[in-house]
Amino acid sequence: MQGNPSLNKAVYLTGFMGAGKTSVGICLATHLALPFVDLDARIEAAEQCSIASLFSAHGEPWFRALEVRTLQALTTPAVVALGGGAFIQEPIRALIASRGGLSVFLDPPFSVLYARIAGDPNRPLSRSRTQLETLYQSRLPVYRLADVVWVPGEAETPAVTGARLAAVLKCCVRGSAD
Ligand SMILES: Nc1ncnc2c1ncn2[C@@H]1O[C@H](COP(=O)(O)OP(=O)(O)O)[C@@H](O)[C@H]1O
Ligand SMILES: O=C(O)C1=C[C@@H](OP(=O)(O)O)[C@@H](O)[C@H](O)C1
Ligand SMILES: [Mg+2]
Repeated sequence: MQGNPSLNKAVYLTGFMGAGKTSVGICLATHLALPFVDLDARIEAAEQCSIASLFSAHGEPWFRALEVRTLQALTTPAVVALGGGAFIQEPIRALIASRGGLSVFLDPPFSVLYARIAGDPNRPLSRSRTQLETLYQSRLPVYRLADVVWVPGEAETPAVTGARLAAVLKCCVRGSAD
């Protein structure tokens, strides 16, 4: 099948912390010829404050409401790397669906996620392995509501994951540009 040069829809990457939403998203956007937006980075720039500091200053419910407002304000089609908890919120899933966006769940195994995020002070929800695995398991059924579930190959770089995912999306997504 001939690949299309681009998609005519926004792509929203979801998945747990460390799944590669940010690093794969940058590469994916290049291949899809779309701008890249990282929702956390957008929030940090607007608030002039780190995500970790926003969590400690205002609490998680405040941050979740800000995620919704920030995504609502983002109207240009793009590859959007969501934060790991954003897609768990029903209003965010509804917003993506109402825009005809394509949600993609990046789904490496928990052991890989944990190795990437363990001890990272920039992720305020980083706690013990047991606590993180409990949170991961509780979110899995919601991540699986995404339109596409993508399991990156073992030992793949973000660039390779982004290129492979882009090729499949360009070929297989209905509504792609000709
Ligand atoms: N194949 C891969 N895919 C995604 N991330 C990878 C991969 N290999 C190594 N990494 C590293 O794992 C981390 C993933 O973090 P990030 O992209 O910030 O994930 P997320 O935004 O989902 O939390 C980065 O440091 C990245 O360089
Ligand atoms: O899983 C979560 O609830 C969070 C994930 C983080 O994003 P990443 O998934 O990009 O680390 C960030 O939005 C915030 O720390 C909360
Ligand atoms: Mg990220």
